[in-house]
Amino acid sequence: MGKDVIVACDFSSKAETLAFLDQFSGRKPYVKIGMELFYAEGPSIVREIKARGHQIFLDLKLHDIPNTVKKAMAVLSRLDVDMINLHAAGTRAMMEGALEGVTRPDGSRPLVIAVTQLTSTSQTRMQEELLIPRTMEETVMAYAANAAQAGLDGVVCSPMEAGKVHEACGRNFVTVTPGIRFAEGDKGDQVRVTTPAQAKDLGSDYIVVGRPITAAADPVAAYERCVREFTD
Ligand SMILES: O=c1ccn([C@@H]2O[C@H](COP(=O)(O)O)[C@@H](O)[C@H]2O)c(=O)[nH]1
Repeated sequence: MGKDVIVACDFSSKAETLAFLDQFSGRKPYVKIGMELFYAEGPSIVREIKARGHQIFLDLKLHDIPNTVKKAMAVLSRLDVDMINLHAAGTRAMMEGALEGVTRPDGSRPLVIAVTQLTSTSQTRMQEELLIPRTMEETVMAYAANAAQAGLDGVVCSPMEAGKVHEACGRNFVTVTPGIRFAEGDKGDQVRVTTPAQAKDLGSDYIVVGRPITAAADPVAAYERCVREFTD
């Protein structure tokens, strides 16, 4: 599994996004397109960034009845993305539907991964507000096991859980881990946080990094620092 840094392009316009990516002159970071940018610009932004040579993780976190997710995934599969996701809090039937929907007639498909528990959620809030009475680790492992049984390729979790996910679901089951901050960085709304170097040591396959790069005075230097800490 190739280790990589995925840059969360959480911008609300195409102009802002392309101006941001232009700073990388020649380098083509793996890009995450989430709700903000997709809702603002629609599918054309995916095509445009792909045409510029970036790999794309389309982070729309689908969660609905199996038929709706399957049909939505079938539409999204026409976009040539490399990774796509949905919520693992749905049933296995929903995840199986997603997989069926996203598989193109020639059998090809992007990596399909499921969000376990958001990295902005603490164990206390999960237990007290979401009424999930288990530990964070047990919950993430249960969702990861469901995703694996449904045939998905991996999960979104925090780096803190990546090692256990690999132990339970296999080394090739992909762990995509947001909640990344530099040692001196501000956590913001994230709770289950590590540095890029800790994520590497804990076994993450991909780290997803937004504000530590996009809001940095020098985004390219911040990206390069992430790559260095995570892959060296
Ligand atoms: O559990 C999750 C799932 C997705 N995300 C997304 O990752 C980025 C993180 O951005 P930062 O600015 O580095 O906090 C963002 O797009 C989230 O939607 C996540 O953080 N946690």
